[in-house]
Amino acid sequence: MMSKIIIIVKYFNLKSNAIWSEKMKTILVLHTGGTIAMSEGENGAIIPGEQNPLNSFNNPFTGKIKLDIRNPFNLPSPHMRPQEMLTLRNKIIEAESEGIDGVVITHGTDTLEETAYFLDLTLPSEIPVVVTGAMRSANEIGSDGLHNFQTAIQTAASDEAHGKGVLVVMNDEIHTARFVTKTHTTNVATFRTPTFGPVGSISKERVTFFSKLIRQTYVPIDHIVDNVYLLKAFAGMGPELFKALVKQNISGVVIEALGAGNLPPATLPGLQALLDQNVPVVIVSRCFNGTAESVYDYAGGGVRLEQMGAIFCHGLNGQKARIKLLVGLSADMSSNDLASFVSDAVS
Ligand SMILES: NC(=O)C[C@H](N)C(=O)O
Repeated sequence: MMSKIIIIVKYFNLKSNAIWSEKMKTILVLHTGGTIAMSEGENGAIIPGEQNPLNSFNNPFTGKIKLDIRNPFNLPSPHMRPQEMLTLRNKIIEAESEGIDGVVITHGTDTLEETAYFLDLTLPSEIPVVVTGAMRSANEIGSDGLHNFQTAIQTAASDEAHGKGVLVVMNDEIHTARFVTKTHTTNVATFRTPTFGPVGSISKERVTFFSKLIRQTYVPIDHIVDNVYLLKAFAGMGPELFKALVKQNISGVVIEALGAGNLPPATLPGLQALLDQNVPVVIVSRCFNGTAESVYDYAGGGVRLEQMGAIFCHGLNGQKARIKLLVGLSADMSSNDLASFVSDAVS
């Protein structure tokens, strides 16, 4: 595992840069599908088409930003798999060696945070990589697609976006891939960063950053181990789902546990059966804010789960913890390395 160290959390002076940098920049655009590439049909349903409406976007930054536009996929994001995420990673690395200055990925919003975080963990790049999407399709009133696309390009071309890891730009806000999450089914202000908030914003004239991540980890991978599962705990949960997983020969599981990281006691025989098979079991919280920690010492409490061998992942939501576990497994980490990689909140 390699680490790139990124420093300082809060800026005392806001760092912003005008849209126009002195140098003409080339931005690689990877369209992958999602609502941003869809249109409303006659019956009101939103449907993907043969042609991506974004391909008729007239570059408003001609002479300042050159766009290298490619269409690797046209997938609704529920169809996106880690395999496609790896393909995107490889395309970015290849394009970087050809000299691009930044990347914009357009993506469906349902799994956008997972692709963004996968790329954040696996790209060695210091160049800006910005993921965006839309909540309203191309021909709907108030469609946000072109605006998000344009502001994502501005951000990717901004000097300040350099070295910040993968960013998500939606609704004039800049978020880190690591902590952003989709919070609303339809609202254009759906992407939020619980606990910490966005790291920057975009206005007509400027891209402004007011914080950045402390540390960034880069894990090179060349294949995907994706039989990694995600379970959500609930009041009265029993061992059945855990026991069903024991039979599946899985590589890992993340559990969205209750509160600070506790499980109903009836789950414990199932949890033990997974641990007995040396399956890495990662605990996060199903709470929207805060971090999972081993606090309680009662049957099913976090202290006991940790004693049994469960790994606490501090600060990620379930879907991000799953991506992190999957990346660690795909990098063939030893079980000790995997445990510290997954549990470390800031990398
Ligand atoms: N707003 C969207 O993009 C949602 C869509 N279902 C997708 O993720 O592809």
